[in-house]
Amino acid sequence: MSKPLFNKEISLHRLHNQRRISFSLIERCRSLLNPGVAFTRELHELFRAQGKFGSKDRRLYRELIYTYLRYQPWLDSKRSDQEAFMDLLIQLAVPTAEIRSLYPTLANKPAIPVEEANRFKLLGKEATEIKELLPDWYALHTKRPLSTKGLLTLVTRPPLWLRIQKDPGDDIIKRLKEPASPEQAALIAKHPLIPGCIHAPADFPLANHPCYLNGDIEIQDISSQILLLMLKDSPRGKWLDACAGAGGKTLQLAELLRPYGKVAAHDLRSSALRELQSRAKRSGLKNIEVLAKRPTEGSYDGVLVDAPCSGSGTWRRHPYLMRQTREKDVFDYAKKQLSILKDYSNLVSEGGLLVYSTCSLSRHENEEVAAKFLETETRFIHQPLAPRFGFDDLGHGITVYPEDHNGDGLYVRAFRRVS
Ligand SMILES: C[S@@+](CC[C@H](N)C(=O)[O-])C[C@H]1O[C@@H](n2cnc3c(N)ncnc32)[C@H](O)[C@@H]1O
Repeated sequence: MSKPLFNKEISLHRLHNQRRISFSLIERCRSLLNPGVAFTRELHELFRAQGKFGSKDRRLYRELIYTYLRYQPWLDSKRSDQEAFMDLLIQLAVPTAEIRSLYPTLANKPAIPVEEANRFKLLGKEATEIKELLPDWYALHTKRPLSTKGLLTLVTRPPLWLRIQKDPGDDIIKRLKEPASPEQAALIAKHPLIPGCIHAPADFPLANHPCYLNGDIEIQDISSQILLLMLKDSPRGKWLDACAGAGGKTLQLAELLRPYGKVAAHDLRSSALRELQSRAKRSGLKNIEVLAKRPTEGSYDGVLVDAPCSGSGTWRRHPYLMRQTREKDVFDYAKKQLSILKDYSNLVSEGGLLVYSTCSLSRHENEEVAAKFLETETRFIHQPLAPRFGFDDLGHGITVYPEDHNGDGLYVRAFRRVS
C-alpha cells in the first residue's frame, strides 16, 4: 500500500518542478521578444540547453509559453505571485494531455476546463477588452473592423488543418482516428465545403502517424488551402513558386497542376528548400523542381509570390510575432514586397498569371502594395478570383480573416499579364 503513495509523491513533486521550470522559461522568453529576434530558434536553443527535455516536456512548456504570450499584457502584473500566476496560466492554456496532467497542482482544481472561447473571463475581462492584448496600431491596419468573434479567435490556438495529398482510396478519417484519444477522435472530420481539407485538434499527435509518414496527408492551414483553390481557372502549365519556403503551397500547387503541369520552387533560404525537398519526396509528386538559385530567364504560365511579411495573420499560431512586430516593420515589409513582386513579375509569360499573397492582415502590405504594383506595371491587369467560399473579390483582392474558417489570416490578389 505504501508504494502508490510514494509514486504519487514523486509524481506531484515532478509536476511542481514542471511549474517551476515553466515560470523560469517564461522569464527567459521575455528577453526574446525584441524585434528581429528569431524567437522559435532561440526557444529551441533554450530547450536544448536543458538537455533532459523530452517531446512531452517541450509540448507542455511551449503551450504554457505561447499562452503567456497571447495574454501577456494582462498577465505581466500577476507575475509577482508565482503560484497564482502559474495556476492562472494552466487554466488559460489549451487542455492538452500534458496541461491536464498539471491540474492536480492547482489550488482550486477545475472540474471541467473553461471553454476556450471564454477563458479570458478567468482574468475578469470582457470579450471587447481583448483588443488590449493587440498592438495599438493593429486595428488601424485591418480593412475589416475588429469584431468580438475576431478578437476571440485571435487569442485561441487554431486547430490542426490537414490536406489529403494522395487519395488513399480508403477511409482516411478512420485511419487517422486509430491512435487518437476519444476526445481527439471526436474532433477529426473532413471539411464539408473545402475538398480534401481535414480538421484535427491542435494537439493531435501527427508526427509519427503512418498517414503522415507515407504522404497521404500534409499539414496545411485551411486558409492557405483555399488560396490556390480560388484561382478562377485551375492552374495549368509551368509555374514558379518564387517564395516557396518549406513548400506548404508548392505541394498543393503541384497536385493541382498534375498530370501535365509542373512547378519550380525557389526560396532564399536553403534550409527551407531542404525541408521542401523531403516533403516532396514523401508526397511522391514528381512534378516539383527545386531551384536553389533565382531563375533569371524563361517564362512561366503562373508565378506565385507568397511574399515575406509581418505575419499578423498567423498571430494565433505564432503569438511571439504579436509581441515583436512594430508598426515600422509593416512599412518596411511593404517596400520589400513591392520590390519582390516587381522582380518576379518579369518571369510571367504573356497571358500568364501573377499571384500575390501574404499572411498579413495589414492593408499596407496587401491592397496598397498591389495597387502600387498596378500603377507602374502596365503590362498587368487585375484578374478577379473566383467568388468561392463566400468571399468576394471587389477588385482589390481577397482577405481571409482567422475567424472566417478558424485558420490563419491571409491576403491574395491575382494579376493577368496582357502585354
Ligand atoms: C511567407 S513565407 C513563404 C511560405 C510558403 N510559401 C508556404 O506556403 O509555406 C515567405 C518566404 O519568402 C522567402 N523570401 C524572402 N525574400 C525572398 C526573395 N527575394 N526571393 C525568394 N524568396 C524570398 C523567405 O525566405 C520565406 O521563406
